[in-house]
Amino acid sequence: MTVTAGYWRSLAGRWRDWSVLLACSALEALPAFLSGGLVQRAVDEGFAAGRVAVGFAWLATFAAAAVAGTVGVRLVWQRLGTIVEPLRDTLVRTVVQGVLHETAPPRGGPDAAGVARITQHVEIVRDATAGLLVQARGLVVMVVGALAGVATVSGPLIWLIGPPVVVAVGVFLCLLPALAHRQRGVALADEHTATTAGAVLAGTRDVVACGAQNIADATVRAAITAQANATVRMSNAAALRTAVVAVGSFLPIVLVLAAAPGMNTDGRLSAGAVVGVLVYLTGTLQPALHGFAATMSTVVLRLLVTLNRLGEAQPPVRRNGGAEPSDGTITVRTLTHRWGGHAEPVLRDFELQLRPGDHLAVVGPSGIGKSTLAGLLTGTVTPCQGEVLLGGVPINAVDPAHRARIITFTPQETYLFAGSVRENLALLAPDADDTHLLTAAGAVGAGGLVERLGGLSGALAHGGIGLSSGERQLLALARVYASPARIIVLDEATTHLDGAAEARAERVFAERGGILVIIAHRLASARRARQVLVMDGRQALLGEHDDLLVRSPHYGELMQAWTGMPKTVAAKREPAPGSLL
Ligand SMILES: Nc1ncnc2c1ncn2[C@@H]1O[C@H](COP(=O)(O)OP(=O)(O)OP(=O)(O)O)[C@@H](O)[C@H]1O
Repeated sequence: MTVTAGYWRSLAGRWRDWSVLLACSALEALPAFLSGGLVQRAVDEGFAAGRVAVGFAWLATFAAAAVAGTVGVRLVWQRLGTIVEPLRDTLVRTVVQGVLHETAPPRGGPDAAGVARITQHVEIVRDATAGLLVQARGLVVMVVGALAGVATVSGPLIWLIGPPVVVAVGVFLCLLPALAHRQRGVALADEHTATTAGAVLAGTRDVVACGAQNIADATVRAAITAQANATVRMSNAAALRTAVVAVGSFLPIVLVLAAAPGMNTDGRLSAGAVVGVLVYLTGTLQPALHGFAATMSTVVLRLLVTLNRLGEAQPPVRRNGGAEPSDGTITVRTLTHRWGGHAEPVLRDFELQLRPGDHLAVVGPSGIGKSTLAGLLTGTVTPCQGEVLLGGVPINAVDPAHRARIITFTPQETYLFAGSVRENLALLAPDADDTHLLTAAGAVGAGGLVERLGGLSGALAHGGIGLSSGERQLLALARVYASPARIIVLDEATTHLDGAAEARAERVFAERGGILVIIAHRLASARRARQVLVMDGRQALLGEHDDLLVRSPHYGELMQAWTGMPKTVAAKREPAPGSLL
């Protein structure tokens, strides 16, 4: 059930309460209906006729009607709770059920800010509905009561009062869409500021680590400026609304005062009737019109905009969620990628399939496209043509937060921030306990280093200053090992380790399960891998080490250059077009 449907269903289901509310409203409207008529009698039959006691008697009747009206108001407020409170319960149930049933828990815990925002929206809807029931309903009964009262005092005056009121209300209603648009702009700007400021606050450590203070400052500043502009636009629209309502509510008074002397001369309009009509106009109609304008442009607009926003917030997973991969395989189909329209493709008609348990080393000269391939496999680079599927679905269609739990990509440059060793190691596994983190550190060969740093509570400086490049890489590897990711791409992430340390790290990652892709800077990595992808700019060739020595002249040359061993490749043999699966 959508939020809007739940809203209307909850309101419609309480017809018994509505009937009682209508009866209470009639009592509330009694003073509005009687006011002018009773004042007319007090003047014409009492004070103007020299019968002061009669005049006061009519005014006392008016007072009694006013008291009856307040009883009506009291009863209305009592009925309100029976309609509005179940409404809130229904809305909360609808929204929370939608969120719980359809949202996977986001990385880093529940979206507390989002939940708080939804709760706030529901409160606004409840308050706005209550306000609407009090004001709009009261307004309608007041206007109907006052106009009926005017008709009892002087029928013809309806023709002086009705048209300006109708025109003002009509113009005002025509302005409403623009008002709603601006109100929505204010609500969106409001949320944008909260989201932006919240994200910057939550990411302060990363902002400082990356030296992005100026960018963060400019981002929040831009959001605040946009919010201020939206508020000013809303205020301008509200000012126009006030002008329209002022004309509509004052014009009838002016017309009645202008017409009264002539009607009085004809003997059709007594002094008491004029005073009575003015009581209707100033005591009931004018405040009712102002109330109408205020209600429509604040309460109703707020209600519509908030209901709309609530509908968008439920369920959040539909907007942000994306597709669900069926398994942990990566499939690359007819992929071509070039950086720039006229540039030579880095990859052309490339095909690849990786299944859990696969261990792939990617080799090739510098600048050939190995990191680009890593970006394409992890979904951080979108291919120009072809597709990369994760568990059968396009990798970019997978919710980024979910994707980040499945795939971990580590570049050559290590990211370490000022904080404890624990915080740094748990970056990709926020829920991991100390044992898990220490096991991960030990597995990749960083156990001794962590011990030297003072254990998991030891402090790390920003950027890992004070550690060697190799030590920084060991901590980065421990962080990746501790993560829940089943697909790991290491892009020259072991360049600063010695050969033995690199071999150990690669071995434990291969034994960890899932898919391991190593962008290799030493060809020893290729010898350890189950499969090797050789990139030479023209085509990418996939195979096992021994097989490639025979089939790929380029791979043979790379190996020869690295080991100095004799070239075993049959140079005349042409490799098959494209790459192999
Ligand atoms: N974001 C980018 N925008 C434009 N061109 C890029 C971008 N990233 C890479 N390239 C270009 O694509 C080509 C392949 O670069 P890539 O970094 O993938 O190669 P590589 O094999 O990983 O190199 P290395 O071994 O030196 O890291 C290079 O010519 C590079 O200049």
